Amino acid sequence: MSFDLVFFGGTGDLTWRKLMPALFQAFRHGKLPAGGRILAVARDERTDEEYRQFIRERFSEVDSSKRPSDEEFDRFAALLHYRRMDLSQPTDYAGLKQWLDDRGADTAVLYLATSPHLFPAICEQLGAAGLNHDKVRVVLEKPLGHDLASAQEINRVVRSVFTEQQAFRIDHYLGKPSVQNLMALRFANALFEPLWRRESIANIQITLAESLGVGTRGDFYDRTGALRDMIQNHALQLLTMIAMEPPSTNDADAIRDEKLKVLKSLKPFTAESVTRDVVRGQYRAGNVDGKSVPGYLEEVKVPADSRCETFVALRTEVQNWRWAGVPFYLRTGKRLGARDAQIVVNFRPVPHPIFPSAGHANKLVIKLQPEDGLELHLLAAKGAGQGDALSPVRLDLDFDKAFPTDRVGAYERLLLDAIAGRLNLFVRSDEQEQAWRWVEPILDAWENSGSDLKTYAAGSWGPAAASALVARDGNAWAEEQ
Ligand SMILES: NC(=O)C1=CN([C@@H]2O[C@H](COP(=O)(O)OP(=O)(O)OC[C@H]3O[C@@H](n4cnc5c(N)ncnc54)[C@H](OP(=O)(O)O)[C@@H]3O)[C@@H](O)[C@H]2O)C=CC1
Ligand SMILES: O=C1O[C@H](COP(=O)(O)O)[C@@H](O)[C@H](O)[C@H]1O
Repeated sequence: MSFDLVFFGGTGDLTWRKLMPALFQAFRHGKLPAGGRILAVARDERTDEEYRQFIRERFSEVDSSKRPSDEEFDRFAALLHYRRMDLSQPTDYAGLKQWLDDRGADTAVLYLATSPHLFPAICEQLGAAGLNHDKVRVVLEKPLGHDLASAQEINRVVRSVFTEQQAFRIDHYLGKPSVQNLMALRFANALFEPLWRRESIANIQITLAESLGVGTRGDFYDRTGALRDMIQNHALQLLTMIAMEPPSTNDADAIRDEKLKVLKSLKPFTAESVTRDVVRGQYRAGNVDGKSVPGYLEEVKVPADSRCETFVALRTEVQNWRWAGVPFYLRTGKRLGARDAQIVVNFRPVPHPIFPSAGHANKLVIKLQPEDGLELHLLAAKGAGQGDALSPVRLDLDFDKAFPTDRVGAYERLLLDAIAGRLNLFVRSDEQEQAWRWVEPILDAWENSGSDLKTYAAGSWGPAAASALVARDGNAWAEEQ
């Protein structure tokens, strides 16, 4: 199958830091279909050769195990092309169409790796140039909009030009192997499903913690904040996969229908419940990995009086038969104690304990990163005498060790799926809009009331109020248990 993959924003940070290395991995693993061309598009003038050199230099910043040798890069670089184009200029699209038509590949994947404010104009111009025929797929990078209205406007234009089957909305967390394993865990194994409900589960915690700060992206981040950057998309997508009903098939729409139902069942926020159930914070200077780091207000391109949140913790519920009354805690932040993304499913204690103060209840930890695996926490007798307390033990499954040769990174997987036309791991417009609908009352409450922005030291686990939020229900975050 021949394909053309076009990156609008071909010189941008996302393209050289994430997309090109992911494509190179697919190429190295022999997974990239033969007969492909990769075209980068941006506004400055460059030759193909200059662009290849640009990517070669950027690859030196990639993790060493993922860096190509010179010989590998030369073979990969033969696929790379560059074209100058101003995406805001309608006249620039005819040349692109010609470039694609001259070859007539089986599939053209057009990846919008640019600022979302350009998306409507790009889609309209693609339509006007006839670049919306059935061999074309469009990939839309997050964030899709800034709020519900802007997301709806982008989706309106996308739908007026492309069918839903042609629109691939990226949430790169869905491409992480551990997230796909979550689907397998729940729907390919009979073991957990009978327990996956309010009768057996006490609470669920989703933590997406980063030790990095905002780096050089301070201006983007300050317009965005943690709620829009991580909760509206990644954290809510994980929540839907944990809470959804079993889909009737593995088809994209069967899965997305179930995820949408979860989003619609989330307890809506009011101004009052935002004050009670949402904590926002901003990091101050502190220590991360033994190094002192500046506070958010000292970061490059961040206004000195910014009230942008770099941390959010919230409590919600999925209001349906399966989950009624079970707290779902979501938490994300920059400059936290570790880079650690995980979902913790805390089970209820046994109804009638016969062992002396066994203490811990069972817990399943779905580890997304840095490791990718599962931990099942159990209690065992350890050969102790009768009357002795039991010991906590854990079954530890490391997917990198279990499948050493088959691991595929998130962007690699999603790019290959977009080329192959598989939509399962992409987000449908109604899901995305429902997620915005749910977070908007939080944004409104913050704007209207200017409610408390707490601070936390870089390298900590966020403001104390986040621990109090969970402690109110008699629970604790995983690292406090
Ligand atoms: N960087 C990341 O890790 C992530 C980024 N994203 C999202 O991806 C998008 C891109 O981010 P990022 O790569 O960081 O941004 P950059 O600012 O680094 O890159 C933007 C790219 O778009 C090009 N561009 C801008 N305007 C035009 C235009 N009118 N015509 C043609 N090309 C244009 C720029 O090239 P030039 O100016 O030379 O024309 C450049 O190649 C953003 O929406 C971001 O939020 C999402 C997840 C992660
Ligand atoms: O989408 C985003 O994700 C990254 C975190 O991704 P990860 O795969 O490294 O966990 C985050 O740093 C960035 O701010 C956000 O836009």
